[in-house]
Amino acid sequence: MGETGSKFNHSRWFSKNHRRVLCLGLKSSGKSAITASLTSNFPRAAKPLPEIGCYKFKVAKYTIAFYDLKGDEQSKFFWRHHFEGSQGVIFVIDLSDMNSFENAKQVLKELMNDLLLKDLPFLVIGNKIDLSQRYNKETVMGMLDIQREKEWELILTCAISGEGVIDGMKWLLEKMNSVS
Ligand SMILES: Nc1nc2c(ncn2[C@@H]2O[C@H](COP(=O)(O)OP(=O)(O)OP(=O)(O)O)[C@@H](O)[C@H]2O)c(=O)[nH]1
Ligand SMILES: [Mg+2]
Repeated sequence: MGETGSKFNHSRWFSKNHRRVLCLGLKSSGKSAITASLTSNFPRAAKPLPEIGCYKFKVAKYTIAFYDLKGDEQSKFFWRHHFEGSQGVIFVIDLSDMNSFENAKQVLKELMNDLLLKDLPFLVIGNKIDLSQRYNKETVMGMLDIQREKEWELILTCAISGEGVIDGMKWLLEKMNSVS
């Protein structure tokens, strides 16, 4: 008999040093720029498959399978197909576009409550701080107004210069290690 549904045993397919991370967020928030910053800073662990948004790189002894998914309405519909087996979530918000902020907040809230993601650590990235210098961590925390028992963190980044990106990834890796 094959394994079905949520009983699928991922540990059979992924070694204990593999971590699977979802990178989600609205269109143009900077997910691919963050992915580029990470893949240029960490050694590649396999050839990327950009057509499915999958990149593999190594951080210390861990191989990260990093899913940079598109954020347009049509693509968002398929995010769920990638949820199962993931161990950490990055959610990117464009801080230079306040018109999309409430929508981003709503999408983030839904993801944090999703049955398949609700126990995972979330790294919320407030991106494009080079274009939005009036926001600091405290103000963005207040604007997000997130009540969550499970681990989450906010980090402000500029994906173009790489500021904050590695620190964020290291935080997420540490939290994934403590729950897996
Ligand atoms: N100034 C500035 N521009 C950024 C930053 N991050 C991303 N961008 C730009 O924002 C645009 C969108 O970035 P992407 O990384 O393609 O956005 P995305 O979230 O992958 O978008 P989709 O894949 O379409 O959902 C590009 O022109 C990037 O160069 C940043 O920190 N600062
Ligand atoms: Mg992209």
